[in-house]
Formats: sequence, structure tokens, C-alpha cells
Amino acid sequence: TISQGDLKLLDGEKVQATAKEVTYLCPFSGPVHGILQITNYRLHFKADDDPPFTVEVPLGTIYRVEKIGGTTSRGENAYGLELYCKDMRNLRFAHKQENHSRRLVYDKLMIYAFPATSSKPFFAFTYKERFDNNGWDIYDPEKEFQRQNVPNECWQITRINEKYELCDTYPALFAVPASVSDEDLKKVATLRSRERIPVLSWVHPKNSASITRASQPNAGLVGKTRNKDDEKYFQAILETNARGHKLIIMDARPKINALANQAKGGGYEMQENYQNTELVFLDIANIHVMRESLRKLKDICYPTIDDVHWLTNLENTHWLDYIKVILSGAVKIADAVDRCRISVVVHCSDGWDRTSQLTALAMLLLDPYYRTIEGFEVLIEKEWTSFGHKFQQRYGHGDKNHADDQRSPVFLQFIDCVWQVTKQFPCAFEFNEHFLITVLDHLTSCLFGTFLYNSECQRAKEDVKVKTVSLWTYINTRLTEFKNPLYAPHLHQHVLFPVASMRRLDLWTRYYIRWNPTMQPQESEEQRS
Ligand SMILES: CCCC(=O)OC[C@@H](COP(=O)(O)O[C@@H]1[C@H](O)[C@H](OP(=O)(O)O)[C@@H](O)[C@H](O)[C@H]1O)OC(=O)CCC
Repeated sequence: TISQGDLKLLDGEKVQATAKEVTYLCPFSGPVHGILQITNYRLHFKADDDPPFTVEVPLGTIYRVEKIGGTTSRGENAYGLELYCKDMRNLRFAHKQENHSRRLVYDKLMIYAFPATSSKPFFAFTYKERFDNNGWDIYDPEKEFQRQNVPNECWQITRINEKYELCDTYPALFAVPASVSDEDLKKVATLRSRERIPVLSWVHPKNSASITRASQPNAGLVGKTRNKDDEKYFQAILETNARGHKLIIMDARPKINALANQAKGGGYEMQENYQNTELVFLDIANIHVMRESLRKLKDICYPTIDDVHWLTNLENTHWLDYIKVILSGAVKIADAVDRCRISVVVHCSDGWDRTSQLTALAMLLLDPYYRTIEGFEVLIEKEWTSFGHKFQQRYGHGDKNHADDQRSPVFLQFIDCVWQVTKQFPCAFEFNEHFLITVLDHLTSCLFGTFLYNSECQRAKEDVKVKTVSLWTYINTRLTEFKNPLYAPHLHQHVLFPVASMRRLDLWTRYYIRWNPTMQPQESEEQRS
């Protein structure tokens, strides 16, 4: 890496703009004079004074850039830029009008922070660092199925989607009941939203109960004729569990939303048509509710915290209510599969947001492998990236349109739920909190190819495994940084059942309040006199 000033450039990173005499308007310690640099990967500010105070943010983590003040602004620091970031902070810089540095910085930000809009490549395709391991090899679907003893007499790995022809938001390889034919699968696919048919996520190593995942049925408004093919398919899933006498369909949504989806041809399975099947609604709200909740949470956390009203303000964001309802959904699934030995089919509307949260969390509780660093990397590749969670759309990678209502912090919520479980079982995980925060930092940085695009099919088309570095490559070259010193695997081979009660949940302040220094209690007037 070439160092330029204090900026240690990455391989492939080049400075695109340098602005001197810029003032960083720090909300905590006040204005700081220094030099602002924009590269094709990040924004870097270095204060003139000592110790070298720096502010840095990957351009992918910026979702909005606003100009402050105009050429007529006369106030101190009234002319500059405000950057809104996806990592819970905003950065304000004041520029001098005369040297036109704001125009230069603004123009370069528009090009390099929003490559999808400026049709530039993501920096991940320019990043040329070499590593001695390849994180793209961590997840091999057939190896992971083999670990679950699949294929076997109950489950087959079908190649019907090898060219993404059945469902282009699903992985090329997935497992379905051994008794069904590819013809059956094609029929079932016409009955599921976006052809996202029920397929295997995890099978219990001892009692053969399974977790399968899907999108909602194209049930439409009640009164449509029954759906024999779908009902037969559910029977096939039921029969994969030798002792299985029942199947539970866990619909992640509030029932009112499932009903509303009927108006658009969606809906849910009519229980009476599916023998030995129970339908449960888990009451998790949709992506719009979660986006709004995080917006409120950022408002009360940054830049200032109203300490007197903190708990009221936190409650009014409902953020922890949603963490609780997601966690309790995952506990219900783990309980059904492990204690009751009943197979569960998980779905929601599209089957790529709430369904991913639930299957991944339930598998984390059920299978200690996913609580290792390698296992967790496999879990994310399997239940999130390969099953088509739309990372680019949900996080707006490289997209200038910050108001897009398809954006939503669904994956952040999942990592928050994982953090909650690590707090209740501090010795059950190989990874530490720094690992989780690093995953979130690179969810938005666009330095790695792991979270780019919206599906396995798109990532294959863009050849990310050859042209970009995997986040797991970076992580796995510095594992000691991410290991939990308290990890005691031999004591935690059992299923974890976290308590999803409000009194046991905490706000993850090391993430949401990471930029506010530990606020010194304000000295009272009499103490000062
Ligand atoms: C008359 C028109 C009815 C109508 O628009 O139905 C559409 C639903 C939208 O369905 P919802 O489930 O409420 O919301 C959907 C889910 O959040 C889904 O994620 P997931 O993978 O977790 O399912 C997202 O992918 C969709 O973009 C989003 O629209 O809207 C509602 O149900 C809102 C009711 C409060």
C-alpha cells in the first residue's frame, strides 16, 4: 500500500480529489481544520493539529450528499457539504467559497459514491489486493448438504435450476423431497410467488425433522380452486420426516398483511386444504415498517442523545419490539424442530427478507456448526446471498436514490438478533462483537463482492468470484482479531433457546452509538462554581 499523507492507499485505490483548508464540523468536539481527500474507495479527513485526528468512511456507506449554504452564505462554516451515512452517522464539512473545493469534492463524490448511477464499476472490481486464501471457497452447497447427510433416502439435490431457469432468485442447487420429480417442481413453481418453491434449509441430524423455506402461495382472493400440486408437495415434505405426523407452516407476517397480499394474488395456505398441517402467523412487520424504525433510532442516537428521555425515545422507535418478534419466531421454529420433532415450512411474502432472518436464526440456535466463524460465513452465503436476499436494493449499493422504498435494514436486524443471542450465551460463539460489526461495515463498503447485487444468478453473471475479493478472504486472513476468547464449544453442542423478552434484550450500543464518545456527565453549575 502506498501511503499519501496519512492515507494508506489500498491496491487499486487512487486519490481523486484533495481539498485543503476544509473544516470538519464535529458534533462533539467542534470545528476541526484539516485536509479532505476523496479516493475511488473512501473519504478521508485528516486534522492539521496533533494528535492526527482522522475521519474516514467508505464511499459505499454514504447514501446522501447535500450541499449546505450558497456563494452568498457569510456565516462561519455555513458553506459546505453534509454526508448522510448508512453506519449511523452524518458528516458535515465546511469549505471556503473562493477555492471552489466544494464543487470538486461534490463532483467526485457523485461519481465514486454512486457508481450504479454514474455507471462506474464498484470499487470491489478495482481492488487488487492479493491474499493467501480464497473466501469464495468457504461455501460449497454440495459440501454443506453432505455435512447434513443430504442427499439421502428422503432428500435429493435437484439440478433443475442449474441455469436459474426455474427460479432466477434461487441458488443453482437446492434440495427437495426425494419423492418429487422435476415435472412436479415445475407445477409447484407456478403456484409460488416468483417461483420460490419450498426447498430444504436444514434437516435435524437426529430426528430428521426439517426446515424448508418458500415465498407465499399465489392463492389470490379466497374461492380460487384448491391447489392439488401444492398440497401434494407439502405431503411429500411431511413424509420426509419418518415419525412426522404434522407439518407447521410458519408465515412470518401479521395475518392482516397476508390477507392484504391476497388482493395482489398472494396470500397464504388454507389450512383445511393441507392435511396434517398447522398454520401459524409470526407477526413480523414488513420492510417499510423496519426502515422507518431504524430512521427513528438513528434520530435519537446521532448526533445528540436526550439522556432524560432516552428510554421513552428508544421505546418509541419500536426497534427492540421488532428484534423481539423476530427472535421469538426463530425460537418457535427451533422448538418445533428440536423438541417437538415437527418439520416446519417458513415463508413470508417474497421469502427473501423475513424468511432469511428466521431460517438463519433458527439454524444458528439449532446447529453449533453455524456458531463457528466458518459456519457463520456458510450460513450467510447459504440463507442470505444464495437465496436471493436483495442486498443491493435493500442497501442501495452505489445508488443515488436514497428515498427508494425498497431499502430496508433487514440484514442489520438479523445481525442485531445474532448479537442478542451472543449476549445471552457469551461462550457459545467462536466469533466476537468486532466480527459482527466488521460484517456490517462491509455490508455497505462495496470493498468486497460478497454483498453486491441481488441474487446468485446476478453475481455469477458479473463473475464476482473471479473479479472481486470475498469478505471471508479478508476475515480469514486475520482470524485472531475476530475470535471470542470465551468460546467453549464443548459446553454448547446443544440447542440454544434465548429468552426473547424485552427485559433480556439490550440496544446494541457498541453499534448504534459507536460514534458518540462516552458522553461525560455534564458538570452541574454548583460543581463548577
Ligand atoms: C391492496 C393492496 C395490498 C398490498 O399492497 O399488499 C402488498 C403488501 C406488501 O406485502 P408485505 O409483506 O407487507 O411487504 C412486502 C415484504 O416486506 C417483502 O419482504 P418479505 O420477503 O419479508 O416478504 C418485500 O420484499 C416486499 O417488497 C414488501 O412489499 O402490503 C401490505 O400488506 C401492507 C399492509 C399493511
